Amino acid sequence: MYKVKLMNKISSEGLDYFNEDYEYGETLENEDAILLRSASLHEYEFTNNVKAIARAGAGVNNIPVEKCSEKGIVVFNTPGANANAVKELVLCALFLSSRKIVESIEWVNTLKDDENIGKTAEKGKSNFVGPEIEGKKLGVIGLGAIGVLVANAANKLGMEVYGYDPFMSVNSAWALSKHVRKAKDMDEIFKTCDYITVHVPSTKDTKGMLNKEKFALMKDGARLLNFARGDLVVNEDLLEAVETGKLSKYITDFAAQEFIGKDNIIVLPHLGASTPESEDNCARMAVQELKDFLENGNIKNSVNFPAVNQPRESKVRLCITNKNMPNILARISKLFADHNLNIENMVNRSRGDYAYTLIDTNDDVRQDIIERIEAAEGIINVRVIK
Ligand SMILES: NC(=O)C1=CN([C@@H]2O[C@H](COP(=O)(O)OP(=O)(O)OC[C@H]3O[C@@H](n4cnc5c(N)ncnc54)[C@H](O)[C@@H]3O)[C@@H](O)[C@H]2O)C=CC1
Ligand SMILES: O=C(O)C(=O)COP(=O)(O)O
Repeated sequence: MYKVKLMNKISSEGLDYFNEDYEYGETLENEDAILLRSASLHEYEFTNNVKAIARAGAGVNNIPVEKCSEKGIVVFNTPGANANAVKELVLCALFLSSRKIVESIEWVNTLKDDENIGKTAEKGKSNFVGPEIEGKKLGVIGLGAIGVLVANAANKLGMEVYGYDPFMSVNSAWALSKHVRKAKDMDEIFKTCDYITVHVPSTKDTKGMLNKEKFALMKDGARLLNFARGDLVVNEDLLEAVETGKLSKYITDFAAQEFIGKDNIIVLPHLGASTPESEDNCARMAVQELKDFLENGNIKNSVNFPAVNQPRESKVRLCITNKNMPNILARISKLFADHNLNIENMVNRSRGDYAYTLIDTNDDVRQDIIERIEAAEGIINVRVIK
């Protein structure tokens, strides 16, 4: 029986994949795996029984990934599963940033007792004029699952789109419209574009990347959308840029006290992925990743361990997380040979400082041999699946 601890509400479309071999819930203890959305695990005490974490979503900045790697905990996310939901909200935000839609709605609501509301509305509408997006320049920083969809859709809406992503994947490159222009660096986006939208993860390199110096490069009255993470922006600098009119609008999916009630700042409550379609997609993908890992040791869409998939053809499978260092495989193979155990299949892949090994055998591997493998230098943990 596998125990899966839920730390957020997860769509039943995914949870339904858990069969009678699984128990899941928010209160269970000594879990084998954790399934969550945005709940923070930074203060969480992981027991030695935790083998995997699945983030039903994209961003993993709520998870102490390095600490998990050190403990041999495989962290998964669900690439692209909520990208369309975010794209649609970003398109909405493009219009909200351009036309004074929110402000005008708020104003009309103040006319509740106005007997000549029709006339007053007509008279007041000139206060809410805003430009069309067609023909304007949009800069997309980060061309991953979301950025590509946003860039392509904005292009179809008649915008002149510039993209910047020095680490773009081959899949993203294939998916990106040929009409999207390649900015030579991020500053070109800041200097050139009327609208800027960021779609990068929050990492030590991207935190605070939208700051005073960058705002100074922007066109007067530029519009900035942030549906990626709040900490990409230095809030104090942002407030100054909005107050001076450098930015004519900031729309963000990440609430901060200092933004509340400020003119020309629109804050949404992290709604990007909150559609039934996206919640279902993420849950299905996350649960399938967890199940294949727990039941077969296969890894797909991990952010800290390599992708490994080996069909199950033997009685016993050893799943080994280890440091990426020389001689580990040789030592494991020798232990097998010394005990007359035959390896049927073996796969080893590395990723940065860590590696993952699957060893299949039809022989019974005694507990003392497992313990000797576990004790070897560089081995983090060993799991036996029968
Ligand atoms: N508002 C919401 O509800 C949601 C927010 N997000 C946020 O959006 C981010 C992006 O999501 P996806 O597009 O699905 O992820 P993704 O991993 O497909 O794309 C991220 C892209 O950013 C690029 N990148 C990384 N560092 C960069 C840098 N310094 N400069 C330029 N590009 C850089 C990567 O090369 C990659 O192509 C997530 O990490 C998450 O923080 C994601 C989903 C929902
Ligand atoms: O997938 C992401 O990175 C998100 O930000 C979505 O977060 P959520 O699952 O809606 O709490």
